[in-house]
Parts: sequence; structure tokens; C-alpha cells
Amino acid sequence: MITMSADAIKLLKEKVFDKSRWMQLPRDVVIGHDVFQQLPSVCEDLKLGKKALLISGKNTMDLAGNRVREILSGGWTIIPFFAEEISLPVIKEAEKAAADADFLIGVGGGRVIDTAKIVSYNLDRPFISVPTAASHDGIASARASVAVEGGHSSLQAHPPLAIVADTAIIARAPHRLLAAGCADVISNYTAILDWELAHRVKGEQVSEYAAALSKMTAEILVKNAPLIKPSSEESAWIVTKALVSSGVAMSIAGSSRPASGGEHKFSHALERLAPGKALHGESCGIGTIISMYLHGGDWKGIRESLKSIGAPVTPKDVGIDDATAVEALLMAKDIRPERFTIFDMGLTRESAEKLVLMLYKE
Ligand SMILES: NC(=O)C1=CN([C@@H]2O[C@H](COP(=O)(O)OP(=O)(O)OC[C@H]3O[C@@H](n4cnc5c(N)ncnc54)[C@H](O)[C@@H]3O)[C@@H](O)[C@H]2O)C=CC1
Ligand SMILES: O=C(CO)COP(=O)(O)O
Ligand SMILES: [Zn+2]
Repeated sequence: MITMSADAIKLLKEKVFDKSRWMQLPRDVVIGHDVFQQLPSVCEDLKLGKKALLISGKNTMDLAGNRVREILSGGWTIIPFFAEEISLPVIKEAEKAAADADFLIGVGGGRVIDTAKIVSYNLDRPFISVPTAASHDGIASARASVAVEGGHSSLQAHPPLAIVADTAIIARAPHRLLAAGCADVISNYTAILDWELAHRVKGEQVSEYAAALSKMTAEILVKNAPLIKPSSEESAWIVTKALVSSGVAMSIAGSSRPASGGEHKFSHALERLAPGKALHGESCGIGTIISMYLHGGDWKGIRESLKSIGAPVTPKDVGIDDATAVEALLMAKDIRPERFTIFDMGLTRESAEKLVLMLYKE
């Protein structure tokens, strides 16, 4: 018989038995031209039931939501619900409307999809993510981002059970949205550097698999940057795949850490100080430049990649003045303060002003 010392048992327990993680991932991912036609097969494949609440925006209902309803009308009852913003009252209203629905469908941009994701989680019903733009990596993630009193919250949710992304619709969306999606993925570079920094400084656990997938996704996107053009279905395809991959990295990590570091905290701060000026991915890209500079990395390379894709690289590019950018930098560390990043390493008002002047001068 093998006997083990108390210390060895303790070590084994810590290393093996106490380690348990439940990763939830999407099951059906359908990306391509005119794939809405596959929605009935997806619903049947996943045995989702016969009644759904379809959450969309005013614009995106016309662009895609009505088409989804039409395609499913043969075998499913689809109740439309308009969510013009992501907020707790809208989420409550949607939950009421979904009371007797078997599943949810979110058709639109990031806010609509996050709303559907939260309702799905709160009611414990499955949901299908139908992005109309490749503007953010929440299309596949198990997180939902909501602004809350005095800060920003990244809520635990279920990942979509299916993602159905029609590249024809995504390619027709304004190029600004696609470029923002690219910037959201490019920000993975600094999100990972921040995660590794938090590991070194705070002992935070890093998932090597999630970090590697997230970084690789950003690298592939940057490698393909010359192919990313307005109104191109190939571009929509490249970016949508990257967004799904980044979302999966978040699911593996069980948090948004692999795709959200200081540059995201800066983005959330900018959204509070100058609401509606920049798209989520745009401000993340702008924040990535400063974060990469502070990490001592190739910030000029990041700026060139963002420029070549058509994403903004300075606050001015999105109508935000330098003074607001400085405030956002200083506010960043107080947004979700438990997430340690490079901005927690002694950034002062003076250094923030210098950085904004130097890195955003054109
Ligand atoms: N849960 C997660 O893991 C993540 C969540 N997010 C969240 O997602 C949100 C950002 O998503 P966005 O899509 O950038 O913003 P958004 O949802 O506000 O959409 C931006 C605009 O694009 C419009 N739009 C969408 N598709 C269109 C199309 N095909 N043609 C014309 N207009 C179209 C929308 O109607 C909206 O006016 C933020 O709330 C952010 O925090 C972002 C990344 C990850
Ligand atoms: O935007 C995200 C990843 O791209 C999610 O990040 P947050 O957790 O900061 O909302
Ligand atoms: Zn993001």
C-alpha cells in the first residue's frame, strides 16, 4: 500500500482535487453568407422549444430581426421585443415579456446581445446570438457588460447556445462597426499583458490556454489586417471568426480577463465621461496604445494596425478632447478596482497628461 505524508496529500488536494472549473461554450456556430436559412435547423438541432422572445433594436429589427421572424414563422412563435439601451429596467421588461418563452434570440449589436444574454441567464432559458455587426467580442462570450451606479459591471451569464452570423448583413453594416470589432480584438494584446502583470504582482491565476487563444486571435487578425476592407464579405468573415475565438477565450477563463484589461477600464471610463461618442471597440483600441506604451511594447505597431483597419487612434478622432481622455485614464483604475492593470502602477495626473499629449498628438 502507498502511504502519503499529510503535506503530500495537502499539495495533491490543492493541485488536483480542489481544482474544478466549469466551462460553458457555444454549441452551434454558423457563420457565412445567407445563413439565416439555417435557423430552423439550428432550433431543431438544439431542441429549443417552439416559442421565442426576439430582442432587437429599432434599426436592427428592420435590418435583420424581421427576416429572422419570417424564416422561423413556419414552425415557431416569435415575440418581438425592442431594447434601445442596456439597463436594468429594460432587462426587467424583457424578462416579463419572455415569461412563457422557451428561448431567446438576440439580433443586433453588443447591447442587444448582452441584454438577451442576461435575460437568458436570469430566466435560465437558452439563447441564440445573431450579430448584425462584427463590432465586439461579446457575440460568443459568457459575460455581459452593464453600466451600473458608480461603475461598470461584467456579469456572469450563459454563453449563447448558438451563434448565427450572416456575413452578408455584417458586411453591409457601416465600416466603423467592423473596425471597432477589430480594435476590440487587438486590445487582447494588452489585456494579456495586464493579466500576466497581475499574476506577477498579485499572484492572480492565469489560464495559459485562455491567454494563448486570446493572443493568437489578435495576432491572426493583425496578420490579416491588409485584407480588412469596407463592405467586404471576406472581411466580415475574418473579423467574426476572430470575435468568436476571443469570446471562447473568455469562456475558457471564466472571466473577461483574456480580452479586457486596463484599455477596457479606460473605455468604460470614457463611456461614462463622454457617453455615446465612441463605440466600445474604438475606445478600447485608443486605450490599447497607451497601455502598450506603458508595458514597453510595440505601441507604434498597434497604432499602425488600428489605422490600417480604419479604426480611430486618438480621442480627437472620436470627438473627445484630451482633458476628458486624461480624466478617463485616471478614473480607469477605480472601475472594477479588483482587476489589477498597468494603470495601477503609479499613474499620476501629471504622467497621464504627458502620455495623452505624447501618444495622441496627431
Ligand atoms: N459581453 C461581452 O463579453 C462584451 C460586451 N460588449 C458590450 O457590447 C456593447 C458594444 O457593442 P456595439 O455593437 O459596439 O454597440 P451597440 O450595441 O450600441 O451598437 C452600435 C450601433 O450599431 C448599430 N448596428 C448594429 N448592427 C448594424 C447594422 N448591421 N447596420 C447598421 N447599424 C447597426 C446598433 O443599432 C447601434 O446603434 C457595449 O455595451 C460593450 O460593453 C463588448 C465586448 C464584449
Ligand atoms: O468587452 C469585453 C471584452 O472585449 C468584456 O469586457 P468587460 O468585462 O470589461 O465588460
Ligand atoms: Zn471589449
